[in-house]
Amino acid sequence: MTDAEKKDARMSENVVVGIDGPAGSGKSSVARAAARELGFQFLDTGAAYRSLGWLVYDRGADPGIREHVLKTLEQFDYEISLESGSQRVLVNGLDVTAQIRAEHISGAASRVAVVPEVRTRVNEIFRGLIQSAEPGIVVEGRDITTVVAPDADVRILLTARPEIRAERRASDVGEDADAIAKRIRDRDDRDMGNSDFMEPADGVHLVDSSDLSFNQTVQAVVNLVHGRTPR
Ligand SMILES: Nc1ncnc2c1ncn2[C@@H]1O[C@H](COP(=O)(O)OP(=O)(O)O)[C@@H](O)[C@H]1O
Ligand SMILES: Nc1ccn([C@@H]2O[C@H](COP(=O)(O)OP(=O)(O)O)[C@@H](O)[C@H]2O)c(=O)n1
Repeated sequence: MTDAEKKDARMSENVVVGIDGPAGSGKSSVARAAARELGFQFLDTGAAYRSLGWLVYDRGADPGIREHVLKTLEQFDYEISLESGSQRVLVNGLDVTAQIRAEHISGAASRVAVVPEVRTRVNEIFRGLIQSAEPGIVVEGRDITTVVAPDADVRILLTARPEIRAERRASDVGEDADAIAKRIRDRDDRDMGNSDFMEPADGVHLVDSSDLSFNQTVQAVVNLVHGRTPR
């Protein structure tokens, strides 16, 4: 096969768009809106870590204790819908879509996320979902461009300055930006031990949303997908 033929073959396959970035950079809202505009499906990978963190608490266990997390992982049956509207999340058949968004679940999520067995298990789930998505999928998280789908057709790192991320999150949850900024910093530090989502890996496009409106950020992503280059 010539290079041009290989490129054509890839273009006819389902399109995979990976977006990584730190907390509050706009990954989930931008990825969801871009997916809708592109007519693609959407996968928020953080929802799986949040769901496991939620289940650990539900069992009265501690997300900071590896044995508790591993025990809970054995009893973790996870389902997520891929439509770009509101993603329905089921844990052991129970709808936890709203519960996993609570602020205290963010910390639990990033504690269970340091356990390698957890990452291996959820990555298998993500790869299965990505394979089944048609005609394309936008996947967002921390390690999509580097670990989950390093072969994605378009790979993007979405960033924003720390104070802007804290302000955005504060206005979403109605809390003081300083308190949120500290929690985001702690979480980003812990999460950076798993994968680097502050610097774009080779071939990853950097989109800094600090000085862009929400719609401009979505458009930047959509434009990268329309002008996609071969992997
Ligand atoms: N230019 C922008 N780009 C991305 N998000 C923005 C922008 N301006 C405001 N926002 C808002 O910031 C918030 C980002 O939250 P979210 O998408 O949950 O981020 P993340 O998934 O990275 O934690 C959303 O409420 C979004 O509407
Ligand atoms: N691909 C991913 C996605 C999330 N996570 C973990 O899950 C937590 C919650 O992810 P999220 O994307 O819902 O968090 P926000 O950035 O939206 O606050 C993160 O703080 C990470 O610890 C991860 O380790 N890898």
